[in-house]
Order: sequence, then C-alpha cells, then structure tokens
Amino acid sequence: MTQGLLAAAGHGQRVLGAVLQGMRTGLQEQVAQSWTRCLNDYRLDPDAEPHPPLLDRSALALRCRRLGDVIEAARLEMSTLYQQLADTETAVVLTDGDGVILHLVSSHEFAQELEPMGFTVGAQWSEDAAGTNGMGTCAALAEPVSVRQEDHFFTRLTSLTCSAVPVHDPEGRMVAVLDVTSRSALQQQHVLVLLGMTARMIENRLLELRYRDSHPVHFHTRPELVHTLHEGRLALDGEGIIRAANRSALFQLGAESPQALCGRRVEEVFQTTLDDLLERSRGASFHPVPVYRVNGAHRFFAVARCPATEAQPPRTGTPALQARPPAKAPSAPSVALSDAQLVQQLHTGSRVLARGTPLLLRGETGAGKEVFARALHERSPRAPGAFVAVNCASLPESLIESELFGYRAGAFTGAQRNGRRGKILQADGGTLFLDEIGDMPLDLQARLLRVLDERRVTPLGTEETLPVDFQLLSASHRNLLDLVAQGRFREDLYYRLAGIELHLPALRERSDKRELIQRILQEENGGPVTLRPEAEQLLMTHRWPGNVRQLRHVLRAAVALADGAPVGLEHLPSLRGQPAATPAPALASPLLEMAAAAAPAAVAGVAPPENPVPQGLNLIQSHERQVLLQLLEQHRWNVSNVAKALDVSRNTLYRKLHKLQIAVSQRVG
Ligand SMILES: Nc1ncnc2c1ncn2[C@@H]1O[C@H](COP(=O)(O)OP(=O)(O)OP(=O)(O)O)[C@@H](O)[C@H]1O
Repeated sequence: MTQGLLAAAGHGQRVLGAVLQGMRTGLQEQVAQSWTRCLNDYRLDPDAEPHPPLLDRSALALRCRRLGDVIEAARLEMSTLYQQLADTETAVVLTDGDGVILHLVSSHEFAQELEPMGFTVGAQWSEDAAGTNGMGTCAALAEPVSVRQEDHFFTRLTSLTCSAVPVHDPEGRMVAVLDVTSRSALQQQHVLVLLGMTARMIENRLLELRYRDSHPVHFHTRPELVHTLHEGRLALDGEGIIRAANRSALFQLGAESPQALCGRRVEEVFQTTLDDLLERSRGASFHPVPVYRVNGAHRFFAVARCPATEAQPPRTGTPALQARPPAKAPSAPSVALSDAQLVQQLHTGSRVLARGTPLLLRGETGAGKEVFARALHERSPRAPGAFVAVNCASLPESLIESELFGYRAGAFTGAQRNGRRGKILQADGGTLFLDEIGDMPLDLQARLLRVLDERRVTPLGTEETLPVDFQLLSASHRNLLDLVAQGRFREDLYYRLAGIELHLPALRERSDKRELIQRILQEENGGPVTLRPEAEQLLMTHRWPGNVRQLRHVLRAAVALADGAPVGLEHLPSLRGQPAATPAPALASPLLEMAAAAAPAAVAGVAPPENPVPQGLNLIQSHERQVLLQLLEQHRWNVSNVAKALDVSRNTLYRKLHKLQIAVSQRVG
C-alpha cells in the first residue's frame, strides 16, 4: 500500500520534472509533448482523479448515428481483432474524432474493471479531459501512438497500456480512432501492426459502403495483389469521374490527399476510360488487366465493376456491358470447400434452395457461414441476382431497421439526403443472407415476418409498400430453438427461416485444413509462401476457437511479420504456447496459455476442475483456478515466483487470484 502511494507520488513528480525541468530521459517525444500540452494548455494535475465527461444518451445517440457507417464497418473487424489478441484483459475500442467512446469489445470482467476509471461507451477520452492516453493523444495528433503504463499523464491510469491508430474516411478526414487498451505492456509493436491493418480494412469497407452506387476500380502494380488488403481502390461515378480513393491508391498514384485525385476523370490518371476498363475487365472474366499511367509507361493491373447496388447495369454503351457480370469473379478471394462433409452440405443445400425452401445455417463463429451462403447463392437459380448480406450482430440495434427496410429522405435526423434503399430491396431478384439472425430484436423479427409473408416492404417514413422477391438464407452460431424457449426469438419466424437447417463443421473438424492454410497464405501474400514444417504443424494442430476467420487473421499477421521470409513459429506469436486441438479441452484462456508456456506439465497434468468449484466461476475460470493452484504448490506459494513464471506482474497475479477466489495469505507459512 505504502509502496503504491510512493509510486503514485513518484509519477506526478516525474511528469512535472519532464515538463518543467526538461528531464525527459527515456521518454518518447510524442509523450513528452503531450504531457506539456496537458500541463501548460489544459492545466491538468497529474495526481488529480477527474473522470472523463460522460455524454447523455441523446448526445451519444446523435454521435453514433453520424458515424453509423463507420461503426458498421468497424464492428466485425474489432471483434476479429479482439479474438486475435486472445487476452481477456484487453479491450478494443472505437472513438470518434473527439475521443468519445462509441463501441467497445472486451470481456465482461475487464469491462467491469475499466468502468470505474470512466472507461465506458459515451465517455470522452480526449487529451484535454483524460490527459495523455492512447485514444485522446491519437485523436489530437492524427497519427499512431503507443502509450505504455507510466506514459499516461494521470497517475490513476498508469496500470494501462494503449495503442491507437487513426481511421480516415474516403475523403481523407480522420473520423475515428481505433485503440487497444490492456493491462499488459508487452508486444506493443505487434499490436500496432495489427491495429494498422484493421484500420485499413475498416477504411476499405467504409469506402465500399459510402460509394456503393459507384463503379469500384481495384488496382495494383502487381496483379496478384489486386483484391488484397494492399490494393488501390477508386470509386468512379457513371461519367468516369473519381469520387473517392483509398490510402493505397493515393500512395501508388503519388497523390497527397484524396482531393488531389477526386473530381478528375479516370482518363486523366490512366490511359483508359471507364467504359473501356469495364469492357476489358468483363472480357477477362474480371481478372486484372494492364492499364498505364497517362504520364509514362508505369504499368498497373486493374479490374472495374458495376456498382454493387445495380441489379442490372443501366449503361447502354457496349453490348458486352449489358450482360450482368458473373455472380462470382474468379479474381475474388479463393474459397476452399473441399471437406467431404461440406461438399455434402452444399449439395443438399443447393437441392433444397432450388425448390424455394429457406435455409438456416448453423456453425461456430467464423466457420465460414457467409462464404458457404455465397457458394449456395452462386449455385442457385438466383445466381444472376445480387447476394446481399446483413450481419444482424454487427449493426447497432438502432441501425438494423433502416439498413434492412431502407428509408425515404428526411425520415430521421442523420438520414442521408436522398433516402436509402434497404438491403431487402437490394436483394430483389437475388438472395438475402441474414447472418446472426438470433441477434435481431423482437420487434424487427415481427416486421421481417410480415415481409416474408406478404413479400412487400415498407421503407421507414413512408406509407408506400413495394413488392420484393428474394431467396432467403440465414445463419446463427446459436441454437435458435433455445432462444425460442427463452422467449427471445419468435417461433413462427424460426419455422419460416428454417425450412431446413444445415450444420457447418468447425475448422478443427475439417479435413481440408491444409488446403485452406495454403490458399489463404497465398492469397494474403499475393504469391507463394514457404511455410516451415514446425509452423505448419502448429497451424494444423491448433484448436482454432475463432475458426477460419481467426486462421485468416493469424496468417495475415504472419505474412506481414515474415515480410517475405519463410513463415516460422516466430511469426505466429498469438498461437505460441496455446494448447493443441487434441487432447486439450477447447477452452480459450490466456492464463492457461501462459501457464502452458511457463510450466507445460502443470497444464498437461491438469485434472478436471475440482468438485465442487467455488460459486460464480465458469468452466474456464475453474480450469484456470486449478492450474494456478498447481503452480502455486510447485512454487511453494511464492507469488513473486509464480508471477515471474507466468511473465505477469505481481499485481496482475493478485487480481487474478482474487477473481478466482484463491486466498494466498491463508496458505503462506
Ligand atoms: N472456405 C473458405 N475459404 C477461404 N476463406 C474462408 C473460407 N471460409 C471462411 N473464410 C474466411 O473466414 C472469414 C469468416 O468467414 P465467414 O464470414 O463466412 O464466417 P461466418 O461463419 O459467417 O462468421 P460469423 O459467425 O462471425 O458471421 C471470411 O472473411 C473468409 O475470409
């Protein structure tokens, strides 16, 4: 306790010494400047304990609505990043440009630990309110920052480490900050790399969402990098004028900002026109075709397409353009579905869909339900129509309704000026895929049921009903019948969706794992990759709680970390020390993983949780408790030695012991 107070007093002194007396040894420049702003400009006191201001509900709702599409683009990627970091004492956070937390992904326990610090949705973590911190300092500088424990300005925040990167909209404005906050100060560089990649994915998705009425152009100097995270993307209007560009496009074309490109015709940039590029793309079955810069012989490879929202291309120029592009371009990410069980499911599903029966897909998260649904669509009579996917879990409740049903202009504050066609109408003539349908709020379930019965949609803010005709696929990782039993899902809707239910295998159960690994590696690298045998062995035996999505993200990070060298164990940091698929139980717990690394025997020999286990602990926690008890025994209840073996601080270990109801003092001596 006394030590804690001394450390606290020490931190405040250190801040004052750095700012007032220039004692900055070992301090990052970004941090030193931020401390100076906090003290001199915002007049903050490092030892004060103010809480960041909390917005009221309506102010927060307004901000969420303004950034509705940014949140939509970010949600799924944030969950994936969280899974990938595989640390229960970590939160992935999205703030707006003012540092107001809009969305947060973390374990329930960690969220509860953070809340008393004012770390909660609606709180404003701008630098002037919360001092030097990942989110606020990144928002202030509009550049990536890493704020480790004692880099924080306020003493009360020095147990946290944050890394944050800015997220830009297609117009080049910083609209949000993506942050990872955790107890652990390790692997900051690794976290920053992953954050940077996630921010790019969000930005690309946002460009897609905002410019879905435009013609997308995908390009790169290397054809194999088209349709990867590294590709340049432009959005062209029907006249061939550039409306938006992603970061890679700016970089490849040497433009300083989107404004340097936007408003120019595509023929001012490349030696081609929109019609020519569309026609050549189609002629090459949407494989990248060569295009040249106007000012020289610099060669790129590009693919142009019709807008995603266009059911039938309205352009009438060349006859070739009137034909609809094939439902799946060969240059889209390759899909491996050669597991015998999956092939059988695909066969069954296609037969059922051909008879107009709705299908419900069940499978663990990330198992590839959407990929499978798309494959079904492409084999169905509706293949020439659009495949429109809605993830009910990744949309805030307030947005699902307008997203599905659409709205007319001015239907609510924040609505787009021209109104918006909902996803249901976009799926007219094609397939509507409702992912995580179990997360749909009950009142919307009733509206959806009406649409399915009447085959008509009423957009928000209108009286008018519009006819619509689509094939329905839905998916859930939960058992919908359980939700029905709990009164959280309508029984009548369940029977309407589940003409037949197909169960997709988890990645660990699939026989085509090796093929998947090879394909995804090749795709992420944009060319062949050498995989060292020990790395392949680890990938093949890992238990993959996040399934194919987790595999893809692990391989994406591995390719980035290997940077052209063969992929080895050192490029798979998030998997090292984790138990293999068999015979270990499929339990995700960083503590078990750390313990496995520290003392494999303690985990290998771990007995099933003692019976009875303390009340309030779930299965994973009971296992963790058991492992810790064994480690403590091994180290004769010396907490410092156990902390060292686990490579965590004593404080972290004490918190864990407390949470797992292990009373250390009673055993000492
Ligand atoms: N067969 C496959 N071949 C290549 N990549 C795949 C395959 N299946 C899934 N993936 C990859 O895994 C990711 C997750 O797939 P998908 O979105 O279909 O999973 P899901 O089960 O619908 O996930 P959720 O439960 O979160 O909705 C995709 O982005 C895709 O890159």
